[in-house]
Amino acid sequence: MMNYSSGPLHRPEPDPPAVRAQDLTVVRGSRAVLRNLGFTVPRGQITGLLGPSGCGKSTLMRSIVGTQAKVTGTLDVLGRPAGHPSLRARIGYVTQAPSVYDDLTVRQNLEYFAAILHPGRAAAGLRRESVTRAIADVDLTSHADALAGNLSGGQRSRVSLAVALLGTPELLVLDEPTVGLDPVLRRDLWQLFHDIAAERGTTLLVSSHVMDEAERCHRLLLMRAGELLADDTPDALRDRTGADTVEAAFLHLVDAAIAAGRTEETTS
Ligand SMILES: Nc1ncnc2c1ncn2[C@@H]1O[C@H](COP(=O)(O)OP(=O)(O)OP(=O)(O)O)[C@@H](O)[C@H]1O
Repeated sequence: MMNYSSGPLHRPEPDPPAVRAQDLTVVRGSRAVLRNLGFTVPRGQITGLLGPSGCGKSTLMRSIVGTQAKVTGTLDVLGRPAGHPSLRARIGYVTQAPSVYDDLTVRQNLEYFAAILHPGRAAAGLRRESVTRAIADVDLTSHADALAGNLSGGQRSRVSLAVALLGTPELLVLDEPTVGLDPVLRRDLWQLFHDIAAERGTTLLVSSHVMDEAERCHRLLLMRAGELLADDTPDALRDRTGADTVEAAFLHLVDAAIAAGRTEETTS
């Protein structure tokens, strides 16, 4: 008997990219703070979103997780329009300010959010397991019973990250997760990001304004003043610009953009 569910005409559709943006524009106040961005974020990799303070990184992240108003153009996330209710459980988002309850311990914070994700008595075992795993993931097991309010800034950001890891999201959006961390913690956190991508196939979109962190990403989106300067791998960026570091490549691209702007101005 023929099996009509397999064969060359019935190949499964490839997964859509984690993020696909086309002509993406965002207005805040009376100003377009993101202008006509077009890019894709592949799945299962770490994409770094880099650029100077105020260039629009947080606005782009907020658009992707569906919390930003006045977004126009196309913005698809995991194959759905950004902000679609079905995406809520599939995305983890960590904002710049740690969102934890200071009067609860680390474990209680995690238990609180786990109860929202996996409610009901039947899920008690799953909740316990996911809380313990998330605390271990961010290396806070020895602080599990400390009040969040008594932790350092870096430790509190790691509690926020643990909350985002609770639901094993397909896409993890992290807004400047390493700000204020010492070099050892920064290195450990980047190792954790790589483990999460490699072992779970999670896509990570990580913003930073520290250019040396760019070297740790599989791909980069380089931004400046609301525009995308490059969407490439660190190696390709260095090759293309003849620079030794991503930072030098970024500066080269900024100079080229300024020169192109001047040319347009003088020829128009
Ligand atoms: N509520 C607002 N109304 C008008 N403009 C705003 C508003 N919030 C932010 N902006 C502007 O939007 C631009 C992008 O801000 P955004 O926070 O996305 O930048 P960022 O790259 O994440 O910066 P940082 O690294 O400092 O967090 C900035 O120029 C900022 O001044």
